[in-house]
Amino acid sequence: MNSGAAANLTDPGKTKSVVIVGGGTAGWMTAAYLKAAFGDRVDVTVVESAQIGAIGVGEATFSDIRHFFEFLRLEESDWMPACNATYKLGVRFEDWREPGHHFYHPFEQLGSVDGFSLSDWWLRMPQSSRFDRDCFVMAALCDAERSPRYADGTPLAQGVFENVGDGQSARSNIAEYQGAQFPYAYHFEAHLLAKFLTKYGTDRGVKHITDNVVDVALDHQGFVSHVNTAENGTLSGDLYIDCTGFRALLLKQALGEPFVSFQDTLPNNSAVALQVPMDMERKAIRPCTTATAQDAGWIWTIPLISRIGTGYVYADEYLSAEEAEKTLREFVGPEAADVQANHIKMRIGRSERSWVNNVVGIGLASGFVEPLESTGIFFIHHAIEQIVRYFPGGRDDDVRRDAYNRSIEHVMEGVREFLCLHYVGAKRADNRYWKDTKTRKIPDALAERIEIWKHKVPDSESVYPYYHGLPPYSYNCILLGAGGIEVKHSPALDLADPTAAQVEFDRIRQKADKLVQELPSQNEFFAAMRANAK
Ligand SMILES: Cc1cc2nc3c(=O)[nH]c(=O)nc-3n(C[C@H](O)[C@H](O)[C@H](O)COP(=O)(O)OP(=O)(O)OC[C@H]3O[C@@H](n4cnc5c(N)ncnc54)[C@H](O)[C@@H]3O)c2cc1C
Ligand SMILES: N[C@H](Cc1c[nH]c2cc(Cl)ccc12)C(=O)O
Repeated sequence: MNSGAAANLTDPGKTKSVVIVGGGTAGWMTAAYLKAAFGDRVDVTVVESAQIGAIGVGEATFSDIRHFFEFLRLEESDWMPACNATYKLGVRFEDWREPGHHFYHPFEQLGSVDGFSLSDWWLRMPQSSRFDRDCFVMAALCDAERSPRYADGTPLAQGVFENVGDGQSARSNIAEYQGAQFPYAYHFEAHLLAKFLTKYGTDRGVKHITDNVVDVALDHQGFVSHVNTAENGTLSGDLYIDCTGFRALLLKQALGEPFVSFQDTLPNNSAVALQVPMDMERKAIRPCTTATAQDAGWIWTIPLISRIGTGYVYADEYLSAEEAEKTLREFVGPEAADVQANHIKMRIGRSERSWVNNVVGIGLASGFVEPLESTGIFFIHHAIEQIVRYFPGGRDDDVRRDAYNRSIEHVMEGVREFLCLHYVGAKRADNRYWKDTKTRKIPDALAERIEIWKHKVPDSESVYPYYHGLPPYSYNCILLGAGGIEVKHSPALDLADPTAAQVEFDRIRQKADKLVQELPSQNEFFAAMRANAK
């Protein structure tokens, strides 16, 4: 245990001590990363409650998560089997435009021809009614349920894999990475990742205490001096990381930092989740997260090894918890009959500042938006990279604190805009919930951007201007996939020669056809992995 309140951050030669309160995905990702970054030069303690459970519903990620594992020098074969992980090539949106329609937000950069985005060309000369199929190879791979790796483990070539770490070379991170779009992300069980990282962290010296923090003590400057546990006395450190989930025990409860609610623009504030056992030898493991629109929100379907993570995200203003659970059970079918439902109230928005005095909130304690684009673990990963970058030197760290807080605010506000686009941009308007999505307040800047996008598809000049994880092509996918906002092509394209664009559309179709033939299904891929492991 790390006791004594000595603040040694200004003393360069000394070990810095970090107390992480909360041992969910955020707590253990942070602990593991700090050890990978600073080794024995930082003293890390994680205290987690045995009584207060962590969130774990079967999560989907951004492709950027590979930088996290690379930083920890972990290969897929080290962690994927332990976390029931599968591959994700994108998000499949079902019924957002109209019943029976689907489109993808894939991990694939949108091409350009003669200086115009392929989406602009597509508006001028659509090859079919499917923007995603015409412009991205990945859409066909998702429809055909292909794996991003060949049966022998070779990855789908995208010109980016050569940058994947060899285990020794310099490690990359999200903000620095400027390469091509990585072609896949993962689905996994976040609580299993936390468990995996518990071993990773404790093997590298993280102190692990299972106990409840019952009190947070502040000094005369409003800095945390120590926390009291029920059975292990006091814990103190130079820096406290609040990973206590929606409770935000340190940041909100002890320091009273205000919360900026996003509820006015993103009303979905509840979820009911099921973990459904599934014989994946008989059921296809779709290589994408599915978000199926419902009467008062949407249902996620996340295929894992031997189970499906599913849940209904809804606004309690429109639907009761009982109705949501009933709809979800009907949606899943008899496999869910014996599975207990997990009802979750979600705090949607962000802490006004995530770093206050010597407390940094990471994970749900800092902020959260509904999981429509799988941003929760991305927020954690981004925050961890930023806290390492702006790691405090002492108490007079206002410049670093402000820079950190700005970057967290930008990520959350940018993602808020992106999510709002899904609702205001969905053609669906068949009941009160979906009608309200067309008249509800959206951020002013987004409203202005949408006016621009009606005449010029989103590009780096017209999307949210600060780093928030999402590239301009992602906005094109939602705008042209969800179909509720009419977008016109650039008039210049009526004058331009379309030959090169046609060649590009043909190339995409041919490449998609070839890969669908060559690549195994996810089921075949994981069966081969299992056979090789024996
Ligand atoms: C419905 C839903 C769906 C989601 N889907 C996705 C997704 O698809 N993709 C994605 O990236 N993210 C998703 N997320 C978010 C993701 O699950 C979380 O970001 C992630 O699990 C991190 O949670 P956390 O560690 O911040 O908090 P929690 O998991 O809530 O952990 C809190 C920890 O704090 C501890 N604790 C609390 N109080 C005390 C105390 N007094 N003393 C000691 N310990 C304490 C608890 O024991 C626990 O260990 C989803 C979240 C929800 C709610
Ligand atoms: N940083 C990006 C964000 C991104 C790019 N394409 C997608 C698709 C989906 Cl479904 C989620 C996020 C992104 C990354 O993860 O590579």
